[in-house]
Amino acid sequence: MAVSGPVVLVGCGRLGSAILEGWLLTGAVAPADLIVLTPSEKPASEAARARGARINPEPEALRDARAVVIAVKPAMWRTVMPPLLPFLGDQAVILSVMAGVTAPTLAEGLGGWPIGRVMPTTGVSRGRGVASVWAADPAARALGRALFEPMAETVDLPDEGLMDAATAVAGSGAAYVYAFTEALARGGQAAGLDKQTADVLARATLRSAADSMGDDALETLIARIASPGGSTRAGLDALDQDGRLTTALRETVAAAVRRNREMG
Ligand SMILES: NC(=O)C1=CN([C@@H]2O[C@H](COP(=O)(O)OP(=O)(O)OC[C@H]3O[C@@H](n4cnc5c(N)ncnc54)[C@H](OP(=O)(O)O)[C@@H]3O)[C@@H](O)[C@H]2O)C=CC1
Ligand SMILES: O=C(O)[C@@H]1CCC=N1
Repeated sequence: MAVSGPVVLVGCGRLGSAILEGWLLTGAVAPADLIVLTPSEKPASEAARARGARINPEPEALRDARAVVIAVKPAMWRTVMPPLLPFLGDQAVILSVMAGVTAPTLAEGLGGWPIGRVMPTTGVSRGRGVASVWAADPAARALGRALFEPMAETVDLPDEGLMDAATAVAGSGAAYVYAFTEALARGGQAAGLDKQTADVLARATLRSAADSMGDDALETLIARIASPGGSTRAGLDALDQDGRLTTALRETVAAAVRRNREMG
């Protein structure tokens, strides 16, 4: 069921556009309830306008807003949000999808509205994203879930401190998977494949692996492919020789967590 009442999206960049496309695709928000604030028109905002959304209306239109989703860069919210606040009513909930910026920091800059945080992936644009949700206020948490569940596999975080880790794993994770795909292709090239063939094989393999993943244990999935004493086992042993894959990913996530904290 669509969230009732106007929903304001502040920022229509890479993630904001993906969120808007996801809402239009899934009907999580009725187009007539969508208000988008964006300095420049984007394909997603034009598509939303064509379906009945209001793009950059007069600020009085924010008066009945049920939710305000902040999707600007972490360095921008302190200048973007204050001019909007005098127009928000008491019923509004503020949801931030910004990496790193904590709820206490937002509350200090924004005042008394309930605040929630959601960390989505851009896969929401096709209704197949991932989203981590946290809010101290139960109504803000419920609204965060209602807005993102239709287009994302959604997890509730028990405390805000985990948001940086969730961001490092899920918000950033697709980029790591793409980096892995690139490295797999270069491995194929080093073994004799031409670049184009190696790229096609690596990409298609990642797509196929994602499609086949389901909910089985990851060890089970690996065991289905890696016959004892076979070539996959030999490859896996090299991949995690002396725990280097495990170490690399632990350090990858830790570095992203650190950066999220710095940005907040
Ligand atoms: N990209 C991703 O995969 C993810 C991003 N995030 C978070 O999402 C947020 C946005 O990131 P991303 O979409 O990548 O960044 P982008 O730079 O693509 O988008 C930011 C948008 O903010 C807009 N903006 C600037 N000033 C205003 C204003 N006054 N009013 C309304 N909008 C404004 C810009 O508009 P214009 O284009 O017209 O200049 C721009 O499109 C960040 O805080 C990031 O941490 C979280 C998870 C995943
Ligand atoms: O890289 C970033 O800062 C954001 C956070 C998660 C994905 N993109």
